[in-house]
This record gives sequence, C-alpha cells and structure tokens, in this order.
Amino acid sequence: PYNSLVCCSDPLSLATFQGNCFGKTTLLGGELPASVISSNKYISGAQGTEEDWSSVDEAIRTALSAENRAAVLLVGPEGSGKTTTLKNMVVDWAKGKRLQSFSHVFYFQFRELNSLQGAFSLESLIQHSHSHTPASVQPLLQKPENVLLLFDGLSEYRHSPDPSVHSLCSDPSQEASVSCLVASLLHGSLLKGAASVVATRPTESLKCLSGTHVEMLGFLKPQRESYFNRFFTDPATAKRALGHMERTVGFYDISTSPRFCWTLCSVYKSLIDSGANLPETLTQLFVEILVHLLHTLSLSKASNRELVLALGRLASHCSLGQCSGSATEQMDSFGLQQFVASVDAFLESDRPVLSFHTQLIQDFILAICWFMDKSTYDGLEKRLEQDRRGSTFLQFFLSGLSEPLQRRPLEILLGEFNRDQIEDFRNWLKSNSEATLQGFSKDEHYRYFHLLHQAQNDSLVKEVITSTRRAISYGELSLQDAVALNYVITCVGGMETLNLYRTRSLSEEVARVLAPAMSLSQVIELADSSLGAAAVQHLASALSRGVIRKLDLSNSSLGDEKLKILCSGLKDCKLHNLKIWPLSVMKVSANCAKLCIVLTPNWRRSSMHFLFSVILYVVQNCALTAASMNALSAALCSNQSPLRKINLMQNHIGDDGMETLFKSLKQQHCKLQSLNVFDNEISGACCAHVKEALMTEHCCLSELDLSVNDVGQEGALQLCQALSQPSCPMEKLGLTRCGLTMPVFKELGSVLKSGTSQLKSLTVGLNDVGDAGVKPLWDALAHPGCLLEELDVEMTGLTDACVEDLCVAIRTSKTLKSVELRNNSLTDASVPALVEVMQDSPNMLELNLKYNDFSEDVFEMMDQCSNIRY
Ligand SMILES: Nc1ncnc2c1ncn2[C@@H]1O[C@H](COP(=O)(O)OP(=O)(O)OP(=O)(O)O)[C@@H](O)[C@H]1O
Repeated sequence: PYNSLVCCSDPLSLATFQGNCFGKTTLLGGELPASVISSNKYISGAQGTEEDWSSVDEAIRTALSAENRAAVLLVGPEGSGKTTTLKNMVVDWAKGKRLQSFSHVFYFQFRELNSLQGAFSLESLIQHSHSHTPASVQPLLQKPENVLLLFDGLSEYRHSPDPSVHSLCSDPSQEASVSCLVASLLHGSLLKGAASVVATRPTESLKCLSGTHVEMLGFLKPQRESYFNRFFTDPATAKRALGHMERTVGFYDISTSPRFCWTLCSVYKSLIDSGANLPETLTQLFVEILVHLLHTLSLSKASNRELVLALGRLASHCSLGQCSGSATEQMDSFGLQQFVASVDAFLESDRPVLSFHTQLIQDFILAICWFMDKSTYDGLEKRLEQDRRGSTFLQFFLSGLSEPLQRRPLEILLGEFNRDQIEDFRNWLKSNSEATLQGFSKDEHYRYFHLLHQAQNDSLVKEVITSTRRAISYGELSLQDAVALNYVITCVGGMETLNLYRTRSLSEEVARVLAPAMSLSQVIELADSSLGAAAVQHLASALSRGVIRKLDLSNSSLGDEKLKILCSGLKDCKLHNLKIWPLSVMKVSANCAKLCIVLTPNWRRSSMHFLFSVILYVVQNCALTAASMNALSAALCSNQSPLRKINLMQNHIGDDGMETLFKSLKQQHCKLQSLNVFDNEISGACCAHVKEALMTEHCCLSELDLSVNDVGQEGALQLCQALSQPSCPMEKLGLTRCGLTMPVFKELGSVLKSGTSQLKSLTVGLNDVGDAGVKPLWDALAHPGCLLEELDVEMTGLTDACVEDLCVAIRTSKTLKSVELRNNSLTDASVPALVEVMQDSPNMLELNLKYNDFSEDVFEMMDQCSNIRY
C-alpha cells in the first residue's frame, strides 16, 4: 500500500504515518526512523563541512523560511540520515513543534512512486495514496504557499526529473503520468509557490534541479556523543563505548554514518552485556557483526556457508557494477532463494534491485568468500588493483582475515577457509609492502601501513619495515593515517627519523595518537609545520619520555607560549631516556644555516660514554621574543638538562631575552655548548652579559653566532675581553655584519695571538674594514699561538694589497684549513701567488674566491688547484 503520505496533523494520520514506515529494524539496515523518533534517539545530523558545520534541521528550517525560498536539496551518502531527518520533520510538524507555517505536509518516497502505473491527477494521486485524505482535496491545495512537499530518495527514481522531457502541467485536476506530475511539482509549475525538500544520495539527476544544497555530514564527534548517550542509558557504559569507538574506528569516514553508529552500538551492547572484549580493528568489528547475524539466524554450519557463498556471488557482481535484473531474478541466479527468510539481515530486499545494506558488508562478504572458495574468484592481482581504484575496504578485510586469530570466530561458524588462498594473499601483502616501502610515495606507504594495521601481525611489520626506513615525509596526515603510522613505528620499536615535514596543521588528536611513535623516534622533523598548543603539549610529553635527540621546528611559527610548553618537556627529560650512541652519530651538519635550539651530546672522553641528548631546532621565523626566554632558561638550568645546542635564528629575542639566556649560562647545571642568535634584534648592550657568562667557571659555551645584530665596537670589544681569558671556552664565533671596526679587528688579532685563545673558527664577514682592518688577522694567523682553522672575511673590502699577508698567513699557519674571501675585490694579478701558496699548503681544504674581480684568463690557472673555488 502506498500510504506514507501525511496531509494533515490529526493524530490518526500521524499514527498511520509512523506505523506504516517500510522495512524493519535490522542490525545493518538501521533502526526504523519511526522507532528512532519515538524512542527519543533522534539526533539532528551535521551539515556543511567538517570545519564549519551546523545542524541539518536548522539549515532546512532556515532555507524554508527564507523570503525567496528555493527547493532544499538534501544530499548525503547511504545511511547518512536523510529519510530519518524528513520523517522527523513530519512528526515534529504534526505534533505542532516545528514548521507551523505550513498547513499541509506531503511525504513522497521515489521508490514507491516508481511502482505507480497509469494516469493520475495531483488530487487523485493524493486520494489514492492516503486513506485519511478528505474526499475532496482541492481546498487543501488552495494555498500552495502553505504546502510543504518532501521527496525522499531521488537516486532511486526510475524516471527523469528533467523538465525538458515532460510536458509539465499546472492544473491539480489534470491527469498525467506520475513522472510528469512529479516533474511538474519539482519544477514548480504544479502547486506553484509550494515549498519542497528533495533528499537524495549524490546522483546525476540533481543536475536537473535547482535549489539550496544542504550537504549531510551525518554524525560528527558531538552528534556521536549525544547518540551514544541516548543509546546506552547508563552514562558510564556510553562513555566507555564511545571512547573505544573513537580510538579504534572513529577516524574512518564511515563513523559519521548514523546507520553505522546504530550497528556499532548494537554490537557493542551485546558484547558488553556478555562481558566480551570490544573489537580493536574494523575487521574485528565486522567479524563480530557477522557472528552476531549468523547466531541470530540459527542456521546449520553448512547452511551458514551456503548463505555466505551465495551472498558472496551477489557481492562480486555488485562490486563490478553488474547488478541487474529484478530482485527475484537475482535471488534465483545467486542461489539466495532458499534463504528468503534470512536475506533481510544483509540486503535491502524491499528495493527493486538487490543491494547490501552498506558497502562495508558487501566488501566484507566478498573478502570472506575470497578465502572460502577458491573457484569464485580468479586473478588476485587484477581484483586488488580494481579495489585500489574503487577505494573500498576489500583489501582491509583481506588483510585482517588473513590472520588466524582474527578469522577464528568465523571459521567456527562457516568452516575452515582455504589455506592456499590465504597464503597467496599473505605473499601478495608481504612482497607488495616490501617493494612499496622501498619507494618514495607517501600515499603508497600509507596504503600499506593501513593494511598492516588491519592485519595486527607485529612480526610481519618487522619483516617488511627493517630495511625501509627512508626519509620521506609522512606529514599532512589524517587521524586514520596517524593511527596506522603509529602502529607500524611502535611495532618496529621506533624509527630513526620521524619525518613530518610540512604538516600544516598538526591537530591535537593526531599528536596524541602519534605520541608513542614520537617518543620512540630519535629525530623528529617538523619544519614548515604548524602546531596548536595542545599538539605541542603532546610533543613535550613525548620529549620528556622519549629518546629524541633532534627536533626541527623551523618555520613553524611556534611563538613564545608554545615554546614555553615545549620547554616543560625538556625540563622533565630524564637521563635514563637518553640513548647511548656511537660518536659518529653526534655530528651535526656543519652547514647548519638554519637556526636552532640544538641540544647536542654531553660526552666524557675519559669514560668513553657518549650520552646523546636532544637537539632542538626552533629555527627561523618562530616568532619568539624575550617572553619565552625564562622558560627556555629554566629548561637549560634544570638538573641534567639535555640541551646542548640551541638555534634561535631570526627571532626577536632582543637584549632582555639575551640577558635571561646568558644568566642561565652561568648556572652549574647549564651545559649549553652552542648558541645561535643570528638576526635577533640584539645590541652591544647584551655583550656585558655575554662577557660575564663566558668568564664564569661553569660556562661551557664553545659556539656563539651573534651575526646580523647591532653588536658594534663597544660590544665587540667587551667580547674580546672575555675571549682573552685563558678559561674562555669559545671555539667558534660568528660576528658577520655586526658593525665591527678596525679597533675590533685589531683586538681580535691580539686575542688570537695571545696563546690562550681556543678560537678555531672566526666569521667576521660583511664588516667593511678594508685591507688595513683585516691585516691584524693575517698577522695573527702567522703567529705560532694562533689555533684558527677557519676564517671568514667575506665582503670586508679586501684588494690585491692584502695578498702578500694572506699568503704568509697560509704558508706559516699550522692549523688553518679554510679561508672565505667571497665578494671582495681581488684581481687577476693576485692569482699566481694564491695558486702557488695553495699548491704548497696541503693542510688547506678550501680558499673561496667567488665573486672577486677575476677575468676568464685566470680560470685555467685556478683550475690547477682543486681546493680553490672561484
Ligand atoms: N538523525 C538520526 N538520529 C538517530 N539515528 C539516525 C538518524 N539518522 C539516521 N539514523 C539511523 O541510521 C539509519 C539510516 O538512516 P536513514 O535511512 O535515514 O539514512 P538515509 O540517508 O536515508 O540512507 P539511504 O541513502 O541508504 O536511504 C536509520 O535507520 C537510523 O537507525
């Protein structure tokens, strides 16, 4: 009977509407909308986008009350709650709760309209369809603007709603085919001014309709929470069930389907009631679902097997898009006739063509049958390739079921699976995982991580991942990816590098899921990423528990507040969390142009124990100011602080921040060896603090880069006073573009000659002092007390006049290895002497003469020396 149409709000009509909803409640199909509504389980779904969602009911209401209202097109995937939403609208209207501006609401289901043959007028269609309609409906239709039309399931409509293929009618008493009446209603020629809502899965037919689109997202986290709370009346059980679901399957798109939530809650309820464990993976969940269904059907083992194999044949056809013929023909051809009473549990048997309640159960049945009956399927590779393109869950389920523990409950009910088929799949999984993980495609890596996660076979993961730890970025990852990545990393006991480069928005959830993997990784690469404070919190606690020795957060807009959070993790770093590594691993890239908090090794040569600590890069453009320096200072001074090297390049620390930092350098616990404060809005005023720190007994700062700051003459001279002290630990000093003057160079020359200075590397480029200014440095190099190995005098205004002193310096020095002379004004005239001295000095690794005033004539001569760059 076609009577799911409401035309007035009398109680009898409402009861008929609610009582005559088609189908029945099934585990996979869902709880009937009428029952959902009457048992107060209705939750308004979400619409819009995941980032910007609102209630579907609200969106429909707003669209219907708009001044120039258009049709509302309610679009959502299977099971997203379209029918339930429409039916709830009807019930609310009939109860006088909502939509009271409408005097009449008509609910049509396209599936039922398909079956109406012959000619109808709108009046006779309504008369025919609803027993409670008054004898004459004409008065009801007198004011179309007070009428609301609800159309459900456009994607199931057999006819075209395209107005161009119908002669649209406008007279409610005119007879026409049902398809013509429907098109006339949808396009407003009939009942002009009436409001309408059309609900549908995504379909081509939508192109023929205009209106306000409302995209159904289904149940996001907040709706899931409300739904669970209504499903499980006991709040503690609801909390437990929801928490478990969110942790194990809440990251799959399907968890937004209200239909899936119903299935899941029903299975969880029965497991909780019987005291059983809840499933950990999607495969385990579907094993439970099928076990539950088969138990309910109470068939013999042989019949169970027969039924599943027949469903498998149907699934195979549906998956290839070959489902055709009437439902009865299909039942016959797939051998389902004998199971008429059982198929409702799996199929939407009230539809013209048989289909599974959900794509997931179709994939699951297909996977089982693959392993049960070798003869049904041929060509594993081909089929899996198809699955990959079709983005179904077939491979997930095959992976899960290939593990004996996971398929065991099913084998009890269905009999043993085919060992050869399983072995074939396992070999396929292993060899494809190995081959793929050698490559560099992030998406492909993730694809196999997901399959390995489903299989839950730790030793398989260890077998395929040992040789494949490549430095590809796993950044920009979804929560689902994070779960799989964390699983494989924890299985193999950690990766040397966890590369999350360019994760533009590392959410709290992703960071929480990844925390175990982070604490097992020695290097975490998060350059060019962006992290919220909550994500930094997880990172900090992973640091405090972990074995990390290097963290790169360059260009991550970290900011003071988040650095403070991170420092709390650094403070808590315990010595036993540090790993013992061979010395060779300790080398930090010499060409560290990026800045960082680098926490390098704390090692004692005497004991031959090389304790590795965190290397933390908080690099360029992290928007740090003096505000976070107290926190950093506390981390530096904490007992057994792991911080050895800090790179804070291109931030805004200023003199106050420097004062804080350098005060901590005087503390006994601070073991900082390297500090880079390149371009940090620092003036010479801070040099008094630097000097004080360097002259303290405990200070072990051996590398300092103050380049691109306004240090100036006064500041630099203060530094020189510290450098001239025998106890000064400084070995590498950077003063590029610091406004240095000739007196400073002169003082630096004296320091180098003093015989007490430990300086091995001096960078004083971009200070325009000319030949005379640099001369004290050449003289120092020729002095036996000078230990300098690297000198950088780029762009200091040097000419050919310096070459004689330079050559003497190179020839005499016992330690010098490289001289940086780029961007000066040397000419061809200097080349013979420079080539000669370089040829005579085997210790010299490099003389960089790029961007001087040479002509091509001397290139050949310079080519004779492999250690000259020009
Ligand atoms: N808003 C809701 N509140 C509570 N449960 C809901 C809600 N919406 C849907 N459900 C549950 O999900 C099941 C499927 O919902 P519904 O039939 O409305 O989806 P649909 O989008 O119309 O699906 P299809 O496109 O497959 O017809 C319902 O039977 C019910 O159990």
